Amino acid sequence: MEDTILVVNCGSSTLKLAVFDGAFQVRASGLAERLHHSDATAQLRNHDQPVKLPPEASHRDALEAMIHALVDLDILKGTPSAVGHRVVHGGETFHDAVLIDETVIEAIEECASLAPLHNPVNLSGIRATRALFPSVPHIAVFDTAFHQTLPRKAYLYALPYDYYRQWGVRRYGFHGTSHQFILTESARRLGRTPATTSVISAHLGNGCSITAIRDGISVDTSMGLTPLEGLVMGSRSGDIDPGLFDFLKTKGIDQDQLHHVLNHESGLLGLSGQTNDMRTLCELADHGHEPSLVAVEVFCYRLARYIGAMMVSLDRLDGLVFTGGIGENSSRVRKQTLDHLGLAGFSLDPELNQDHGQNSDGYINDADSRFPVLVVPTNEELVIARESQRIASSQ
Ligand SMILES: Nc1ncnc2c1ncn2[C@@H]1O[C@H](COP(=O)(O)OP(=O)(O)O)[C@@H](O)[C@H]1O
Ligand SMILES: CC(=O)OP(=O)(O)O
Ligand SMILES: [Mg+2]
Repeated sequence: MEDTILVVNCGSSTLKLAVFDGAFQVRASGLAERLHHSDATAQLRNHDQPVKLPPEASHRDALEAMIHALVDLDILKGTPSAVGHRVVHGGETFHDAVLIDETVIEAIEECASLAPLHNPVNLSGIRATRALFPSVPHIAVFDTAFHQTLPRKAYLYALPYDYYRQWGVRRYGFHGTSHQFILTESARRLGRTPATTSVISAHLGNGCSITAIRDGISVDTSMGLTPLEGLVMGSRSGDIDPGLFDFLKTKGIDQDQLHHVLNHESGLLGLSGQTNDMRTLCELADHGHEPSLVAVEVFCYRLARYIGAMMVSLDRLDGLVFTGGIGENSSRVRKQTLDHLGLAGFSLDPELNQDHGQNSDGYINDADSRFPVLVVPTNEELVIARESQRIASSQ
């Protein structure tokens, strides 16, 4: 049988699939969106015809339909040799990727209270794919694993220590597969080895996080116990004052409502009152829409503050790297952010920035910049595929 690795990334209403061959080349990828809604859709990349889904399709419906389409197109021949799953929260239980069995599933379920928006859907993807391919190894690759190296001073909250000891209340960090990919790829571009590379990696997608990597290991990151802390995101608030809880109680907003607001109605969406989509916001801002302008302003200012904060954890900076849909595509966000950081010595070349570094191996800084600044497209699926192969072949 030909080696193929299937990678499954289940988000709250999306499902991303990728098929890699034995040489880790992408053979196909696909995206299902608005799952559990009446207008659910699924599409394979480079194929015009959408994959047909039942109305209000579940993750399982979408998985089955997309896999059938891949088989029909002869992209997936028989069963894959391994299936890699993105799992967002591994708590303190998982320091590395792991072969999935019933015990692992139970442990991922236990971590679900720490990531209620992510782990339950990750598990539904695992269950659906295991039912389709029961005889192949399934591997869980955790967002939190790369951050297991955080030092105590970075992961502890200044809360009663017993909260950490008894319940594991600490900062875990997420987007680890992306930050790990950025480390490897930026090391290559900087002509260094990953183990001797110190970078700040800014992953700016729908969820946003920034990580300080010192000589190849994560030493600080902006997300915390859950993926709600830190930067301004598409619809998540990032950092807030916990005093807000008491204040909003006096306004009749209870905990469930606040949870919903902080996760789904805040961030770029909340500030602009329009959309969580940065591209649209930049267009609106260009047309003078004040709330969109404000949303972009707050996003960039918070990001700049965090870039400054991440420098505290490093003794040398080999590069600042932008990635994720916003980081890779928005020259405006990169410029507006680094405009706050002149004192730290960052300076962009306007043309290279406009080109997203596409003709300069990712580099977008000018000759005066104290540090290299790069744009590097991330590839979480590739890291999951490689990790899955590593674990499957070690069994
Ligand atoms: N050309 C662009 N300019 C500004 N923002 C962009 C551009 N292209 C994509 N984005 C933004 O990237 C974000 C999605 O990032 P992505 O990494 O694809 O998300 P996810 O975290 O769901 O994988 C959206 O806010 C989108 O508007
Ligand atoms: C952890 C997290 O925020 O993931 P995503 O960006 O996929 O929402
Ligand atoms: Mg992404």
